Amino acid sequence: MGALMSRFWFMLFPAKEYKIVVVGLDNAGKTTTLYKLHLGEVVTTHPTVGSNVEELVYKNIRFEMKDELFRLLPNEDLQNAVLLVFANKQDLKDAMSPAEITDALSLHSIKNHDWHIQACSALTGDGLYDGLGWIAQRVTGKPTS
Ligand SMILES: Nc1nc2c(ncn2[C@@H]2O[C@H](COP(=O)(O)OP(=O)(O)OP(=O)(O)O)[C@@H](O)[C@H]2O)c(=O)[nH]1
Ligand SMILES: [Mg+2]
Repeated sequence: MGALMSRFWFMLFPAKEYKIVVVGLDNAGKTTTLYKLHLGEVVTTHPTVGSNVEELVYKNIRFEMKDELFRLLPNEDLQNAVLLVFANKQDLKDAMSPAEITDALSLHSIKNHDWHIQACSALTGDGLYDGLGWIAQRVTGKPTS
């Protein structure tokens, strides 16, 4: 299975090496996603949720992730980076929709990077390869099937 994934990865991103930075709130599903995709050597960061007071957490969530994203994007190492947002946990009925997440993160205000939001479930794997396919198409300029 691992070999199959590696082959798939190579087909998506032939010859050249690309780096992926993964950021997300605690418990968002980053580790689950990476394991599901069998991706090794990916740098994962863990933003700290600033409050452990339940009702504040919900309000802070939008701010925390947006803050993290808008602090990262201007970094010169990420000048040519494309941004894929996984709207994870879509298997849960109360999950925020991609449209709600787009608004919450003000994705439309991002002008200097190509971005895309992908509904997914890291638990079932739904949408994960669609997301990677989008990255592959953007960085290689080739459409993927
Ligand atoms: N229902 C559902 N649960 C998920 C999904 N993805 C992750 N989870 C669950 O969410 C919890 C957190 O997942 P992790 O992958 O550990 O999250 P993380 O972003 O790596 O969390 P930190 O390392 O603490 O920042 C686990 O219990 C996962 O099983 C999903 O798509 N659907
Ligand atoms: Mg993790």
